[in-house]
Formats: sequence, structure tokens, C-alpha cells
Amino acid sequence: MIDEKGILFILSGPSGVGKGTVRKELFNRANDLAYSISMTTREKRSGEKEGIDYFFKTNEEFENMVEAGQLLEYARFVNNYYGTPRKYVEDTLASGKDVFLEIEVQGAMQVKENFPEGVFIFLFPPSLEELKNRIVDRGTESEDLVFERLKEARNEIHMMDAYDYVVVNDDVNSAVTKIQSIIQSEHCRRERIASQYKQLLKEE
Ligand SMILES: Nc1nc2c(ncn2[C@@H]2O[C@H](COP(=O)(O)OP(=O)(O)O)[C@@H](O)[C@H]2O)c(=O)[nH]1
Ligand SMILES: Nc1ncnc2c1ncn2[C@@H]1O[C@H](COP(=O)(O)OP(=O)(O)O)[C@@H](O)[C@H]1O
Repeated sequence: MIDEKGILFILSGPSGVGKGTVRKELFNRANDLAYSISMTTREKRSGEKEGIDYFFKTNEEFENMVEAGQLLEYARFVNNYYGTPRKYVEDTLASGKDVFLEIEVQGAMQVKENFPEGVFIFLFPPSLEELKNRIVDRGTESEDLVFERLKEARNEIHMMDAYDYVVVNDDVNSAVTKIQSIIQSEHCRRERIASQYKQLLKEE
């Protein structure tokens, strides 16, 4: 058995581009990835469940976690906090399993500082018009918040250069297939197969 850590994959991109949709489809297909469930102070949307979609926290609880260093990264996004639990990510990677984060851009940049070996994937909208339609059609935001999120999206798209891969989310299935290919390529790139080969030679 070769002692290998899992790989950290970070899917990011503007709000409304389809990160949640793509991530859910990816997890329908892949059972060898661990999804890191985030903490948030935003209100639970109808149909969302504690510990499945998010861990829902009060501002005070969230700030205490930040203070105690329990978050790998966190960001304020449209008046709410969102953050990734450090221990879950570190323990799961150490156990050899890949971890998948779906987070906004500011947080992804913090992860890049702490985990430069992570694989950063930017989900890109087919167009800004389509991005706006998706946010409006989802119907979870008031008109003001749609405007806020679109403004944020323009800033986020500028950060694209910092990513390892860009995937256009024109069609959910093809975006997920591309992400699965990225995951496969990264495993090959990190020479897990090569190290297994070395192990085999040693055993000869
Ligand atoms: N930095 C950071 N962003 C997160 C985290 N969890 C979710 N997000 C992002 O926060 C943004 C808002 O999430 P949410 O309110 O669920 O809206 P939606 O993803 O646009 O449906 C999205 O871009 C999420 O990807 C996290 O742990 N850290
Ligand atoms: N490839 C796609 N084509 C058309 N609509 C999409 C696609 N991907 C996502 N959507 C829709 O766009 C809206 C925003 O998607 P969501 O996953 O909530 O985005 P995000 O998590 O990035 O904020 C949802 O209504 C979703 O059904």
C-alpha cells in the first residue's frame, strides 16, 4: 500500500454560473470524492438541509470558529459568511481520499495560499447575459441581490488567470465530464501510477 495523500480540488466561479448544479451531478457520478460541506451564516433556502447543503451558523458561532482557527478559508459574500472546515479537509486528505470544495473566488484564493498543490478549476459562464438569466431563473434572489451578484461576478471573472483549468458551463453533462477528466489527469500527473511502478520494481 502506497502512502499517498488525497488531492484537493477547488471548483470556483461566479455566483449563478452553475457550481452547485455541476457539483451535484459530479457527485451523482463519482463516489470516490469527498465533498466538504461548508459553514454559512446565510438563511436556509427551502429544501436545504443542515449538514447536507451547509452547516448553518449564527454570526457569533461563525466568528468563534474563525477565532479558533477552525476554518481553512472563509469569505464574506453578499452580506454573509461562508467557510470551509479545516479539520475535515485535512483529515480526509491525510486518509488518502480526494476532497472537493465548491467555493467562491475570494475563498479559493486563500486556499491557494495554504494549499498551492490544490487543483483550481474555474467554471465559466457561456456569456454574462446567460449568467444573469440563470440567477434570475433560479428565483432565490431579490432584484437587488441579483444586481449585487452580477457585480461580484464581473470582479470574479478577473481572477480567472490564477486557476489551473477553465471549464465553460454551457451544458451540465459536458462540464461534469470535463471535470472528471481533470481529476483523472491530475492523478496521472502526480505519478501515482509511476510510484506504484517503482514499488513493483522494488518487490522484484
Ligand atoms: N469562500 C467560500 N465560499 C463558499 C463556501 N461555500 C459556498 N461558498 C460560495 O458562496 C457563494 C454563495 O453561495 P450560496 O449562498 O449557497 O449561493 P449559490 O451557490 O449561488 O446558490 C457561492 O459562490 C458558493 O460557491 C465556503 O465554504 N467558502
Ligand atoms: N449548464 C447549464 N445550463 C443551463 N442552466 C444551468 C446550467 N447550470 C446551472 N444552470 C442553472 O443556473 C442556475 C444557477 O445554478 P447554481 O448551480 O445554483 O449556480 P451557483 O452554485 O454557481 O451559484 C440554476 O437555476 C441552475 O439550474
